Amino acid sequence: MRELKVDLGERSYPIYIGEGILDGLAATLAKHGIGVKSPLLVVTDENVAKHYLTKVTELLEADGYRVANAVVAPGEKSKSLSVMEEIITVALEAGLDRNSAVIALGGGVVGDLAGFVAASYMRGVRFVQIPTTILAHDSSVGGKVAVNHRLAKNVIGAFHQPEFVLYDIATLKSLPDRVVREGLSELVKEGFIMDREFVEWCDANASRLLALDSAALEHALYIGCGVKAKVVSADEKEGGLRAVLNLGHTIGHALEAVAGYDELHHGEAIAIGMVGAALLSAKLGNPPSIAEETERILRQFGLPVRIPAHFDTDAIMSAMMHDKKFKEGKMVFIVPTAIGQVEINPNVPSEWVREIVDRLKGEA
Ligand SMILES: O=C(O)C(=O)C[C@@H](O)[C@H](O)[C@H](O)COP(=O)(O)O
Ligand SMILES: [Zn+2]
Repeated sequence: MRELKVDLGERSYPIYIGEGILDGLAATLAKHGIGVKSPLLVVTDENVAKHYLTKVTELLEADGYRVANAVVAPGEKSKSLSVMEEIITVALEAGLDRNSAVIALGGGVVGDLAGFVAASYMRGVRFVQIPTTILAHDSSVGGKVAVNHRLAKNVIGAFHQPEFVLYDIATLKSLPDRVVREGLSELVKEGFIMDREFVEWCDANASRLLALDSAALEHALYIGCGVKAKVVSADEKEGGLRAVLNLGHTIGHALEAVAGYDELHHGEAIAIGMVGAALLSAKLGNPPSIAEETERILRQFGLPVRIPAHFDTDAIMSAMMHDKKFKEGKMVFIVPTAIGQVEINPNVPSEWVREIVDRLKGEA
């Protein structure tokens, strides 16, 4: 098992990464001071529940924990205030108190939703992240928890850090191909932001990653979570540096909102957004090879790199204005300046962005 640390003083927490480590969940909870006296709530989705809910419940009950569960529909649409309210009803009926903990067992949707339930329930209870997708390496670390609004993504939320993140590589082995690919999009994103060597490693090991080779996954998640931990430790609440993690998200979030959180998965929207950011970089005078290289690598992982032609440009532009990255009437973009290096550009003219969106819709 490998271990990383998110360094936030008294609120620091570990990320455990390894194969088969879910078996030690009860012991890990106890080690982190989460005892058996107050009930736990496991939040998961229907897909993950089929594979792991019984196992997790039995593991915990065997050690004396009382466990309630809330199983939501898979997909981004579950990140809503109405689903959140239903989960809070389950928590109240199960008698969760201020010493209880919420366990997020699933991908990014479950982590964000369960985390926001934990941040809000009785003004905040502890929670634990058990990511079961590759994409969730990103959402499970850093404490950004939220639900969506019809008009914009993640706009109802909080910063609420987990007690620990337990990443069992074994849970990734049954992931559908599309979910694997979208996860690799955010994983290589960590490299595009600040680790050229990792981008090169991902490029050279793409087939091992797509085949879910354990050693390759463990290495990649260790490096990816390491980038995340480093950035969050330096800037927990996104006062500055943390914004770099939003590479590809300015266009990506708008695409998800326009698609009604349905047609494009998060990692797919981010892949298209990263190509958009790289095209913008070329317009700002950086070498066009950055965009070519970004696109080549993302295509290698079977990711979309163009906006579906039926997406309306006006709708995409208007969704961008509702995003958190639209500040004081200006668009903030994370722009690559080389592979493995980005800068925060707080002043991108919206006409340029429109031009890039049209270009992304135009070419095959
Ligand atoms: O953790 C962060 O910070 C990120 O930006 C990571 C993103 O990949 C993630 O999708 C995040 O939820 C987006 O943050 P938001 O503040 O733009 O909603
Ligand atoms: Zn993301």
